[in-house]
Amino acid sequence: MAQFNSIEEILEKYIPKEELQKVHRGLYGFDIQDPSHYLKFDPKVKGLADQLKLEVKSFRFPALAEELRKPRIVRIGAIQNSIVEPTDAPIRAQRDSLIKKISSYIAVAAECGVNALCMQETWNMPFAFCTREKHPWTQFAESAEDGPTTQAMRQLAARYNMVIVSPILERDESHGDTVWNTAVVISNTGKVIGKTRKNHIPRVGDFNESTYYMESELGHPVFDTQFGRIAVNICYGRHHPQNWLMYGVNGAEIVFNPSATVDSLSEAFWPIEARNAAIANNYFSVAINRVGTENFAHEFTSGDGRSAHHDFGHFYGSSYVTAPNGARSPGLSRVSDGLLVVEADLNLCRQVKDQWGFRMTQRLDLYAESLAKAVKPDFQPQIIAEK
Ligand SMILES: NC(=O)NCCC(=O)O
Repeated sequence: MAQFNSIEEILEKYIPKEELQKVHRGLYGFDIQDPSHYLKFDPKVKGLADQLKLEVKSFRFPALAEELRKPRIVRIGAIQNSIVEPTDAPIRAQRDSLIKKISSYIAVAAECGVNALCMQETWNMPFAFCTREKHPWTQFAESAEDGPTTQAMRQLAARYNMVIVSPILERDESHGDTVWNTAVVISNTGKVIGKTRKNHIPRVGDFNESTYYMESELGHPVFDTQFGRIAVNICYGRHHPQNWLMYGVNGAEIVFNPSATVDSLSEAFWPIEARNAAIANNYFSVAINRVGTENFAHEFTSGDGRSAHHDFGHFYGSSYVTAPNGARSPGLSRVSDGLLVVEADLNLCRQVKDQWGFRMTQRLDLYAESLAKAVKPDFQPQIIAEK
């Protein structure tokens, strides 16, 4: 199928203006053409973005003014990107070209006033796990604490006073050189606050990631930053509501979902899962997907009868943010690099909790008890048949 830029663009092209407002309200929870939902940036931003061929989109989620709490306004940034060098270029050239490109995007994010930013899953390398080859891809794995990517991101975080969440392939030298799929959370002071790892590893399509790394043993950490309590649900973890739930239980206000997923597999789920998580758990969710098509020198098979091929399919971008009340921003492009900047008042999390009472009515005790029974070897599903 020929690629198209975005669903928003198609809707705008074919739906009459007066009907479009209704469609947008139904789909996004807002009239997304209302100019009050967009941020005004210095004209410098457009110049920089044009130069870099970077799509920059913004959105603003309003919240109520409270009498006893000051607004907690933060600007959340999401970057989606294609690779720079071909996948058979030297590893260092591939990685460093991506660090250079993303550093220039982070400079634009800084101009847009972004306070907390996240990139896509394993942003500094091609998504090579489809190949099942260890060599050369595991060479991209690096220390989460002081590898070259983390060092570069630490400098930028301090320079721009920005929390940066950097999802990478981690090499854990202290534990037998183990490889992990990790997100490093870097404070706006430039210090590494900590790291979190992918909890659920896909075994679907060409996502052969279980060949490379295991499920996280770090639980569901939430990082208390100057710009809100942040958690990271890495890619395939978004299919597991209990994963999203636990970040909420631990107090997250913003949950990033750095991803790499292709149109033939998951595009129908994409607008639903992170959005639903924001609604169910009363936090902001930030879904970020890789963009572009990546080709690999050695062909690989998918175990589905198709002949061997050299690419994974199209990573369809479409990154977006959902507010705790279910309203969502328009998405970034399906085909080009982009930066989404969303202004949010974190007070909205509590306001929606109070309005809907989802946390209060959650019945965690009921599910803790039921699940404790369900994981026992002698468990029998509670099915009642007609007698
Ligand atoms: N990277 C990753 O976990 N992808 C799995 C496919 C999907 O979740 O859509």
